[in-house]
Amino acid sequence: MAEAQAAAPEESAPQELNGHAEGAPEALGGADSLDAGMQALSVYTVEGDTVVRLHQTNVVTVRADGEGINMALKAFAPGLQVMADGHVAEGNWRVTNGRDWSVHFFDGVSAAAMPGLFEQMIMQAGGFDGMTPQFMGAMPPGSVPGSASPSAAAGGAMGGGYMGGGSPEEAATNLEAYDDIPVEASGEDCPNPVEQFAELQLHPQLMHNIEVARYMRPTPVQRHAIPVGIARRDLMACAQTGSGKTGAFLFPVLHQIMAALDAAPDMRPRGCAEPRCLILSPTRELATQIHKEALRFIQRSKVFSVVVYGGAEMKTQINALDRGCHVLVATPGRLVDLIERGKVRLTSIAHLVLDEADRMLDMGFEPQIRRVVEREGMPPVGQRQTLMFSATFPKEIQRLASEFMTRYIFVAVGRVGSTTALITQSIHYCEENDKRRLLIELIAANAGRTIVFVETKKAAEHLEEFLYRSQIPATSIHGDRSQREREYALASFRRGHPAVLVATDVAARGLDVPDCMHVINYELPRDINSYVHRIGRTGRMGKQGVATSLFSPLNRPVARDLVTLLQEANQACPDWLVAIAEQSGHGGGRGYQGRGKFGGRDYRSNAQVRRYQHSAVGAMPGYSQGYQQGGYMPQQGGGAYGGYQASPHYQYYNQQPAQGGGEGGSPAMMPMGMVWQQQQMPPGGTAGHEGHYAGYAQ
Ligand SMILES: Nc1ncnc2c1ncn2[C@@H]1O[C@H](COP(=O)(O)OP(=O)(O)OP(=O)(O)O)[C@@H](O)[C@H]1O
Repeated sequence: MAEAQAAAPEESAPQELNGHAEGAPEALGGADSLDAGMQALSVYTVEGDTVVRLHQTNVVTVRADGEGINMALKAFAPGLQVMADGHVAEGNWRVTNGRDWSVHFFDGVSAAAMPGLFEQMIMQAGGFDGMTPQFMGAMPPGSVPGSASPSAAAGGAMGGGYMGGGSPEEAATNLEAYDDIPVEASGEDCPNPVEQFAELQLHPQLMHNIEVARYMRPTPVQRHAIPVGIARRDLMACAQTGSGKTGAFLFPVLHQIMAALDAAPDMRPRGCAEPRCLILSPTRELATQIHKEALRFIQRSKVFSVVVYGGAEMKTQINALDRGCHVLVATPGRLVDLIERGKVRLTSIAHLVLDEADRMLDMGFEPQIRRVVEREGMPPVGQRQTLMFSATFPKEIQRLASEFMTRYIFVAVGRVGSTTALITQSIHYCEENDKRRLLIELIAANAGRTIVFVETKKAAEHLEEFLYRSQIPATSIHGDRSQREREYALASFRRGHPAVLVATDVAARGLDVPDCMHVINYELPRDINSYVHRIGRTGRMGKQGVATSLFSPLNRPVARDLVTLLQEANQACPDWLVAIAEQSGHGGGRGYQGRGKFGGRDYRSNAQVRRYQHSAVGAMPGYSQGYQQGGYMPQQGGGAYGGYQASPHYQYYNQQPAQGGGEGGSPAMMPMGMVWQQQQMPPGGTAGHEGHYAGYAQ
């Protein structure tokens, strides 16, 4: 797509006439009455949409419909243009003076942030006709129907940090649901976790953007992973679905890039992108989501992000790449294509992120990943930072992943591959020919957004049609739909119209749909890891969710893994399922490391392990400052992880050794309040470990 010169949005925009929108805008207390003396900016609603308007200059109308943002541009400020870096519905906007200045303008801008953003745009562009604009500040809470806060007012993907609705305070309270999850960090010289974002001393602009996003405090995975990322260490992190992994990799990377751009002038080449950070994602929708998330946090900074993925117009993406970027979010296939066309060079990569890393490295993606990482000029292991995140991390994939990293830290929040306790899971026995009836009952019984998962594209099509015939409005997302249809389906589902989405596993990973209340496995997956990701579309960010699965005789192979998973998560496990699991022997699914194999969370048997239980108790003598202040308590396991005790270089001890869980059992947790000390690592210890790492990297 040519640089979309403020193209008319897909949805119709209000007609601007002399400062008023046609169709009698229902002013928020009256646009003009907001402040009669302050005419620079007004905010009002038109048919339920939020409109932000710069007066006097008659320049821009921003229309947020609660999901995306659509800009209807009449004529922008003298010397300024708005360009789309990608599909306009995805909010890939930047405002530029066409020379050396531009700033991202994105649908993640919260209403609260808008005035500041406009101010910056205008100031950096040299002001408007010599006029100093005045801004009215944030919209008052509740100013948009159905919203409780400015961030919620902005709605959907709009800047509210807590996108599940509700106030930031509610979000913080919901986040407490994760506080008592035990955390393990292994690997040598592991940086300490933090309690607050403020402790991280992030780049001021990033910190400001985190505040604007209303992230009040880091989630557990963020507390542990961000310090590791900032220390430029390689990291493999495993945390439950919906617990904030995206921020856990974005913040340290953006912090480093912002600091580097402050220190040295930007030499963005033209005609080809040479990103400093490459983020790989297995699906197009997830790539877009990560890019949007990045845009929220690079606002008003010098950092540029571009997203490229298959199924979308190549020309638009090439145009965006031609202007250069620091962060490139990509799906592997399209990336390889663009590298071949000479549009992307990987020689400047300082940070490589594999989101949904286990999926990225499984057999389907491994060849493309190897090519991108090993044969396209990317700086090798040790010269770049590699970060991998997922909610599941089978051992064999960990082993493979370790080839792409060195001296890495492994962080596990909760059990690797476990489901969050926030999701209530139930399994119904059902013959194939009875499933449709049951599905209708389930949808009727649970109001709210529901994703129905099936195994194949055909099944998705048929089921969508069946629901339509049954007068249940539904849409679908699967590989046979065009990218445009997929995006449209997801956007409508996010808005809640329709409230039912039929999906294949293309929607199983990473997608963050606020207020998705219910996941139904109409057809169970063969791989238990897929089950974990699928049901993780609900019960996110501390909110409760429901997952219902229809188990038919065809699903026998997954019975055993399912039983293990349900028991691990303290969920009701029907007797009939246990009986089937016992009959069917080993799980057919690849990957779930059930209780028997849980001992090796970090597959490195001799990694140094630290265990933490978040504690409100406070300071723990004998341990590092950060933990004492943050109320963390390092813990020692018993024999469950046997290997770490064998390490000659490093161990924790306490006054009374905790009981081990035995081979392969659960790690013993130290009772709260015990005093911990850290034994010094003898000289040469590190070298010993390096030798070990070098060994398995071959
Ligand atoms: N510290 C925080 N405070 C408030 N909200 C947060 C915080 N961190 C993340 N969020 C919000 O939580 C939601 C879930 O985050 P995210 O999508 O990163 O989860 P995830 O762990 O990557 O999930 P998945 O395993 O499904 O990929 C998002 O809406 C995000 O904006």
